[in-house]
Amino acid sequence: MDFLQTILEAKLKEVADMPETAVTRQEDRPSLYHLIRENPEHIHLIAEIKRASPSKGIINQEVDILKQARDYQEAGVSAISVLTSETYFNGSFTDLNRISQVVDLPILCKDFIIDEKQLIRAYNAGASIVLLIVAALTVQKLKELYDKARKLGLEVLVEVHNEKELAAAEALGAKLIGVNNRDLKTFDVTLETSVALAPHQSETVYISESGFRTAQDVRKISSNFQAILVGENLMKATNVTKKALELQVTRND
Ligand SMILES: O=C(O)c1ccccc1NCC(=O)[C@H](O)[C@H](O)COP(=O)(O)O
Repeated sequence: MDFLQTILEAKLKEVADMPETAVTRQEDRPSLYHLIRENPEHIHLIAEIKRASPSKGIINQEVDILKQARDYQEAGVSAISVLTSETYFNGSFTDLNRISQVVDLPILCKDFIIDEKQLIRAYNAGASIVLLIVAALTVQKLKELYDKARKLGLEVLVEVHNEKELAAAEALGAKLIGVNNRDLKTFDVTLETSVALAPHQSETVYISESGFRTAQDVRKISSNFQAILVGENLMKATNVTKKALELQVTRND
């Protein structure tokens, strides 16, 4: 069984045990879509809180997540991504909630979402964006969860890995589309995935995810993408602020 199937089975059990929750949160966060559209002069950075991963094991288990989130905000990142999956990533909704109390930025709940209960949990914990992975959902389920998330007032980052999934995300009318450079089966990461897809719809914000280490990497995708999502490299950086500043490449650099 491949990784996606394994984690989706785990999520099915997790969701079955998750109590139904009412929507309790009211507060608003800025829109990532508008923030990026209104500031086209540089590549935007979505900086991730990532203690561990299936491909790398422990990345930074000792991290002070609140300091890391504040450092990201001070470095001018456009959003913070929080992995909430305990399995493989050592994340949690508690992490998300604690971070939401110390930063004003848009916050992405990065999880394997298959059910509305997870959307409400993410929203109540303080997320303003949720991730929906095309490869993890049927077309019908993707649309159902997309519509429910939008009704809650959440932005949705629709994640794709290839042309077919990109077409599905665009057909859905997704405003934020992420191209993940990591193959979910092999865990191989190549920026060529983003380069080859070269997405170009004018009203859409395209975000290239995974595998960025240097400003030079960012320049490889900067003609078709408005933002990048970075985890490991920021979590391992000796100077987080410096690394975050380096990755926010100006378009004319
Ligand atoms: O990071 C993994 O090993 C991983 C494996 C399987 C599914 C998802 C995975 N990561 C989630 C992400 O999408 C990344 O955390 C995110 O794009 C940042 O990637 P990176 O900068 O390479 O840490």
